[in-house]
Amino acid sequence: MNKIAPSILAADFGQLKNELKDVEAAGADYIHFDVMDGAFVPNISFGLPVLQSIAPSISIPIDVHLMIDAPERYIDAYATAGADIITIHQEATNHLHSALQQIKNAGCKAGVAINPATPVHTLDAIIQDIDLLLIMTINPGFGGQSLIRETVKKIAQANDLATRANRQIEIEVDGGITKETIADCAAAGANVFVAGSAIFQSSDRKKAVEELRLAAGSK
Ligand SMILES: O=C(CO)[C@H](O)[C@H](O)COP(=O)(O)O
Ligand SMILES: [Fe+2]
Repeated sequence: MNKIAPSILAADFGQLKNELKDVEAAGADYIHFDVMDGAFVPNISFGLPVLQSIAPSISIPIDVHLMIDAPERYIDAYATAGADIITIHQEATNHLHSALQQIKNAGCKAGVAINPATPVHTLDAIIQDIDLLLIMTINPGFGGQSLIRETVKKIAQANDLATRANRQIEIEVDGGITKETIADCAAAGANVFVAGSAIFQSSDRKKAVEELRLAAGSK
């Protein structure tokens, strides 16, 4: 089944708990929590104290997207703070295999994200250890960017990789997902759709989530 994951990077931080309640009530499937360190990406967002503060009031899974160098330093702390899924970047660690085991040992689902310039085949040897594969459809670091069209074919390649390995994984897309771009991503095989601006910039979040779901099609 398709899942919609609002990225709270686009929320009003002064009203964060209300914003979260609003998107949960709107039918969101995951809360997407973007952590940026100002090194792996040229922006700093928020981190552990914010997750610790909001996690107790969220009843849907929290999908933590770590855009940080050497994420293995923080995996256990994010798991303890309330993450359900932890996604790390292939480009950010020299020890992807052991970092994925660390995520699972901490009781979370293990995700790997790849930037637009990183080929899907770099994950050939690790696909058995991945629960979620995140295809970045923008260069990470900022919300509100336009989807890079060339990344859509990587969704289909990710789907092929999972099928060949006989793995039922989630294929997530992140960046520039709108009711105009979501259908092509769904057709290529994505089933988790992160959307920041498309949901939080709408005054009617329920309508925004429903429109995305509808445009993605039934699956
Ligand atoms: O990881 C991200 C940025 O690096 C965010 O999840 C992404 O920007 C979502 O925002 P939008 O839907 O506005 O593009
Ligand atoms: Fe993200």
